[in-house]
Amino acid sequence: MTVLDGILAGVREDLAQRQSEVSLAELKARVSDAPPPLDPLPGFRAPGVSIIAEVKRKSPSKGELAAIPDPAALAAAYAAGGAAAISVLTEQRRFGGSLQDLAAVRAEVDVPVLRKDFIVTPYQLWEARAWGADLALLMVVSLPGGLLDELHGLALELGLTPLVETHTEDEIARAAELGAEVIGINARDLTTLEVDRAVFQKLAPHLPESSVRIAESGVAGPEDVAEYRRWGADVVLVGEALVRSGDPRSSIREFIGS
Ligand SMILES: O=P(O)(O)OC[C@@H](O)[C@@H](O)c1c[nH]c2ccccc12
Repeated sequence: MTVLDGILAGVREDLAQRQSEVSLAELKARVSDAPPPLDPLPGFRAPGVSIIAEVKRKSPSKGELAAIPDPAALAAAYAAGGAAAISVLTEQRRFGGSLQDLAAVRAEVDVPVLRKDFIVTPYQLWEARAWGADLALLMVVSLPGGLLDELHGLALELGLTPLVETHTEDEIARAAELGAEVIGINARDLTTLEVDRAVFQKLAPHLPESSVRIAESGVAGPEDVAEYRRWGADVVLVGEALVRSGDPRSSIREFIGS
């Protein structure tokens, strides 16, 4: 069993619990009252590098990263620093996140918000929309067969922007077949948790010309952002370095100016 298999088993148990508490019909009713999602594409396509700043308490590779008692305040600092979007980890067991964090961030900031989770069912996309997300992460590695297509289509129907995450050339080919507009390359292999930023350098040339190119993971400082930029990233997604920074607002400014 890989690390990812273990994470997904926990995700499915937690999902079953939530589904027993809130029906899909109830979620759909909430969505019909919710305002339309924001479009992150103008921010992602703006000149220079754009940053997605992540609210991340812990991770399977590093354990506890930061306490984050007030995720909305952290997100406000990210937005003040110029983040193009905020990513909120909502997975509970390994990352210490929740849908409450997503809602708190949504209520605080005007920039687009990404639900970062292991999304494997339509129900989770309805949840994302009901709790105020504008984007939803779809990881190719955990969506075999037609499931990727189905969830990508549903996300678009719900007005969410799908961020399709890849880690291999085959996964990029699957993302391209879908016509995905926003494609991430995760430098972290989720089956082993090893980070190698050069994976982005190697794979970026295979991304479709028209897609928004997102480099995910492994940024320690501005020089790493600059390197991803040289390798063709439009957007860089940063978690750990920002939650550990004493001054996330200045850190983002530095990343953008790098
Ligand atoms: O903390 P880092 O190394 O800056 O990484 C952030 C982000 O890329 C990482 O949290 C991530 C990328 N893809 C994921 C999928 C699920 C959970 C987490 C992730």
